[in-house]
Amino acid sequence: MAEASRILQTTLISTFTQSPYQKHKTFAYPSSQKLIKRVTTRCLATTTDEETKKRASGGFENITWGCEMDSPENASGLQKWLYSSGLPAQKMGIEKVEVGERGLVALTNIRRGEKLLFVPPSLFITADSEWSCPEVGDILKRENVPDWPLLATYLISEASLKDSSRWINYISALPRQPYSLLYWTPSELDRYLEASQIRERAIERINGVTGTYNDLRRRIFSKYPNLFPEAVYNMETFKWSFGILFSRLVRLPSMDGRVALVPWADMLNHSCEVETFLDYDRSSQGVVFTTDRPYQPGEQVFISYGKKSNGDLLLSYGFVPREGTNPTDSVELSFSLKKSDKCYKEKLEALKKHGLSTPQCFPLQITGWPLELMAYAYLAVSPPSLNKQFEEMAAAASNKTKKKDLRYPELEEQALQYILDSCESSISKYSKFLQASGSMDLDVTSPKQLSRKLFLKQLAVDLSTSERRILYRAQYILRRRLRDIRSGELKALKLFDGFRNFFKSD
Ligand SMILES: C[S@@+](CC[C@H](N)C(=O)[O-])C[C@H]1O[C@@H](n2cnc3c(N)ncnc32)[C@H](O)[C@@H]1O
Repeated sequence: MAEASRILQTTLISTFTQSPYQKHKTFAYPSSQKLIKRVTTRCLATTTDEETKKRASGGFENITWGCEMDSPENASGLQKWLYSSGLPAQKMGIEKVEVGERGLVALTNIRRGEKLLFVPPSLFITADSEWSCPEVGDILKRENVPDWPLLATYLISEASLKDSSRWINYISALPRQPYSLLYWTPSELDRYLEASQIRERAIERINGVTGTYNDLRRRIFSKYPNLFPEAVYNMETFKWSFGILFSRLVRLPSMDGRVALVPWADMLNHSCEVETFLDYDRSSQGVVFTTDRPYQPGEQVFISYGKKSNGDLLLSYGFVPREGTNPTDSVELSFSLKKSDKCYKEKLEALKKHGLSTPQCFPLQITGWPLELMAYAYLAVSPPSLNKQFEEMAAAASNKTKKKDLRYPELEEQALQYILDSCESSISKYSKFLQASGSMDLDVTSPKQLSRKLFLKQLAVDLSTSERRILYRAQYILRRRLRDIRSGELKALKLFDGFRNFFKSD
């Protein structure tokens, strides 16, 4: 969980733009159609009459897997199955909890520094897991489908096989609708996240998932319709499986960064106040974490999903931590070059050369802003006479150079004012949204819709409040620095005038 979004950036997003299958454009069709017939009968043997009917009518949007997060039966079924499948005795049990609906709770006293879990590799789902329908897995592997789309397809394949899959108990205990932003409609994103850059990130991610699904469908699923019926492999089911991956996949540093779904371990909820991560432990040969505090029986045990901002947590996991509790919170702020800038073209070229653009986002934290942002601001406010420095400024604004701490005292005031302007314009967007949210018409037609909209609105209000808080802090620091610079200039001016008058009176 700790690194899910980064992994997606590196292994999945790239596949949307430069197709992952380019190297293997020509499909190795099975030599005989008979093979497809044989495997189809076997792989879809467990499909129910109801599903067959649904498929025939094209009504596949109703297929759902998993359960409501507050359903205790599925969780206890999972626990029983895990114990019978090699999970050693645990000091924690799955229970309903205040934070995260279901979570792992201490059953006995747990000491600080104790290793817990010990989930053996036979219970992980990885890109190498055995497929209950091996023919489906073989096709995906032959086409070199990367880990994320492969795992998303694996989950769907196993879920569709129901009792014939060894993962039935795990899948039945997964949330029916993971709480990630993948499930927000475009109008919900526009309405509730209008002030935050997370809206753009969510749109990018949704487009990424849609692109991956379309790519798989075009290159693989449409060529083997019997193995990949659209009733099972469709946009809705991919949204579900990617939602599960975003909120539960773990990167295991001690297994060369391999990604895995780790049943049981993925019942642990996140706390910004703990600093302990899941990893593979060679000595015990299982996934563990080491507690960084003691727990008493009945207390919920937490891990960290990584040093993420509230926006990142909302994006992948669908929750926002309580205000002020996330020390690694940050807000993305967008900066642009002025189109009216005489050197617009030259500056843009310098930025492009270093992989940057206009607008460009930088993260602000409660403790300050990155040196790269200051370099970008210097570039944005530089006069034409400094054109020889554009290159150096753009390089420092990217994170590709060691020399980041540029000093241009003559530009400092303008650069700080430039950052302050962007900060204040963003604050006013947040304030407008937060003010309007009190009287927002939710436009609903049923109680279920109402509770969903209220839930989303609350998440958006929490996110906007925490992001605006960081911006207020930045605004305060910027205003103070500008005041100091200006009062320093004023003092120097007064001193100069004093000298002038002194010499005059002579
Ligand atoms: C890896 S799962 C953890 C187990 C999950 N609670 C369950 O019942 O399946 C991650 C999901 O748990 C929930 N979650 C985790 N930490 C949370 C927190 N601090 N506050 C609210 N929800 C949390 C979110 O729904 C998130 O998508």
